[in-house]
Amino acid sequence: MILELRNITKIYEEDKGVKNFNLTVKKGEFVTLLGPSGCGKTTTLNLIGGFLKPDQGEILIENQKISHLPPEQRPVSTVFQNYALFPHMSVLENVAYGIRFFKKIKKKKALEEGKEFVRLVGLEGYEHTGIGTLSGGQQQRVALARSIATGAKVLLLDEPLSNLDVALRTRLRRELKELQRETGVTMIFVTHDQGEALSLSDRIVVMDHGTIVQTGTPEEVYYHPQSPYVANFVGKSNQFTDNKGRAYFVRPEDIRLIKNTGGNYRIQEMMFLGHETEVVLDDGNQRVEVILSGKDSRDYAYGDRVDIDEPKSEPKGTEVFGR
Ligand SMILES: Nc1ncnc2c1ncn2[C@@H]1O[C@H](COP(=O)(O)OP(=O)(O)OP(=O)(O)O)[C@@H](O)[C@H]1O
Repeated sequence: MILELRNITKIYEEDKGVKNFNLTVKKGEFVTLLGPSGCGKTTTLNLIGGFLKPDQGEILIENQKISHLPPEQRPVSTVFQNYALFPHMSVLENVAYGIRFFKKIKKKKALEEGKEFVRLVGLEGYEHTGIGTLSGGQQQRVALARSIATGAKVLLLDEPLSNLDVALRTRLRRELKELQRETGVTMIFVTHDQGEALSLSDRIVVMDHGTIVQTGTPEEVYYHPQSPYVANFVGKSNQFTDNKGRAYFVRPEDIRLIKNTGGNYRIQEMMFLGHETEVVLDDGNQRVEVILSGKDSRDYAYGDRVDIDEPKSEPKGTEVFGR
């Protein structure tokens, strides 16, 4: 186990903060803390990074307690949202700076050691390039190289993609995943974006009001949410009631439409997105969200009357999904 958080609590005023947080992270794992604004993601990262002290609990790295250590003595490194690179320095100088700062060695030696990390992130040949001329993806690589070069065993990433436009964000997301696979470095990533969490993570920790509400692989969290909160925060879902009065949830993409001029539902909205179409139905009592493939959606139009076919698997407990 590379990182362990044992029953960590940090409460600010008005009972806000993080409560009884337990998490173990394996070496090389990509773990995402996912939740809405204010649920305690940044607080958790700051506790691991040493910028905050827990009221109670222990943080361990490779079985060593680190809660008493200041940030610079912890084998973790934070990658900031804007990467915090030095614009007047070259790629290699930026990476070497991290090494010098943490290992307290001479500049020449740090520059020599830095080359290996520049290579590691696939920027060989860019050693002497200025930061300003690099693409967003390359800058992300430099920031990660600088963090890894410090000898950090765990990288902490606080919404590093959140200030970017959609296209760049998607590209950098892919790059980050690739880089993590190549380097095998352990990452704790914070986001409120479920798409980011689902696509990047080995494991997702879903948070609400300072507590963990579910931990699992992206597939587990998506297909087996353990509460309506998770069902609605990670992806969308429709709530139905079975004939025994129990609630169950079905994902919009698991519902099929059946054309029927006397059908119970009317199509109230259709939003064509190319590869898929988001459809909203209404039967006078309830809105139901459905996702059709772009192809299937050609058979339907705004105002059509339809019935729905949703998976009627046997409900277990109170919440059940169609798969
Ligand atoms: N220094 C502080 N003093 C008092 N309350 C704080 C402090 N820092 C955070 N909080 C509160 O603690 C809760 C958790 O904050 P935190 O920043 O960890 O959440 P978050 O999930 O990272 O949110 P965001 O995505 O908006 O950054 C919030 O309700 C916040 O208002």
